[in-house]
Amino acid sequence: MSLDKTYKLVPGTTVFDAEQSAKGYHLNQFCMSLMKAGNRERYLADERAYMDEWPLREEQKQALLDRDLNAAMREGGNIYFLSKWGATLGLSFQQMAGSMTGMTEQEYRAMMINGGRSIAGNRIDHAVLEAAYDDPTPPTEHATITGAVFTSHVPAIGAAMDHHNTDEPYWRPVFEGYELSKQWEKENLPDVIFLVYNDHATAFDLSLIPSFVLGTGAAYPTADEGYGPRPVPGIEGDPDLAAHIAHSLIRDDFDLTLVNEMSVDHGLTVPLSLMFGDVETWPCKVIPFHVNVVQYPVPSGARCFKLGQSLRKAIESYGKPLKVQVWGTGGMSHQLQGPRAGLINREWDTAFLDKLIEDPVGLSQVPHLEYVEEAGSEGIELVMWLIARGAMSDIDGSGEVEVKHRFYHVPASNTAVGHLILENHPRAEAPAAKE
Ligand SMILES: O=C(O)c1ccc(O)c(O)c1
Repeated sequence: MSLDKTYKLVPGTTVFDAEQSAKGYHLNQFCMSLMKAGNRERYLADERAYMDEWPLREEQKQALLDRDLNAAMREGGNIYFLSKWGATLGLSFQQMAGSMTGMTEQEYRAMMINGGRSIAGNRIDHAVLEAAYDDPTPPTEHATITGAVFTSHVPAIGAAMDHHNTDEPYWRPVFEGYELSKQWEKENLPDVIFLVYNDHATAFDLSLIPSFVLGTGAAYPTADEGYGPRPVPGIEGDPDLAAHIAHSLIRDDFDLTLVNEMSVDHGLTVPLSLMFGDVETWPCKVIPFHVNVVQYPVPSGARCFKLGQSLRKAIESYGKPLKVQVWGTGGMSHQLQGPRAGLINREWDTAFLDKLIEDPVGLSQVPHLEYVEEAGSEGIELVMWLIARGAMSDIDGSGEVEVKHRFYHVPASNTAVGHLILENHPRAEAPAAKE
């Protein structure tokens, strides 16, 4: 038993966590479809035929045909989603809850009138819980963060690649700056990239403005941002690692929005193109992590840096021997709007890169106002780099960081391009004292 999932010991109770959510994803989405009157009618006319339109497992369909909510919950159903199904059948919450207890409807109702089920006899078996605490067998293997990549994600760079313009004199210096990076990626290919980026009014419009979004889904298509989707592959996620990260970060008080379905825009695809070139499929899994830097208030650099530290704990406690890179993208200085559009502050960008390497703690204290004033309104994207920096091994003192590559160029469309690769290494042993 994983010690942080001891809620599984509460008797007669299924806590709906990311694991259950992944198991019941289609079942719960099917239930949601019953919020539309037309779908309810079609379901009631032929339950089996309507369910067959959904990618449900037979066990899930059978649970509903049997009106067996316990089985539906075992199959990943959540009571609030299942209640849409119950409502379709005309069941009240009391009828649904009671149906899971082995009592008749009348017995259950009478129990509730008499004060409800007693807590006596319904607590955790504390002997089992204590045994779990006495033997917190740590995983014998775990994931490792091998390095961090920092890069701008200018859409025009993607367009230059997609239209085969990379050899033009305007673009050549930009792509030359990533030649070493592509080689480095070939030699240091991770199993998973945790890719921090911002969505640019693509997957999230103003109906929903989440500060932090963790992609817990299995796959994400390339977005159409108005020019048609880029001719690059969609990405494969890692739902299991993402669920573990969600669990760990939320327990560390980072209130994430978890997203199973979304398209990914240039903020995510351009860095992949820069680091892997033109490929049929991306060579590893990618967990997308979106940060709102579009509408204020946006997270501070300090918050992002702390999130990176927490992310390190999360990834390195995952019980599979995966190699993981954390990428921070966006920036550098740029302003896409108003009479100040085109702002480039080479001096500030250079100092940002220096501090990111040498003084990340100090850099994390820089307030929003300085980003906007010095790096332009869209330069605020740089706070995302602090997530990747916070996840490096020198921050918690477990290792050391080596700069493998640094690059800076102006311009790419309206921006300066900045790029850095840091590698994590075990801390060098202090030399033995001489006799
Ligand atoms: O310079 C540009 O063209 C440009 C456009 C959109 C972006 O999101 C961006 O970072 C840069």
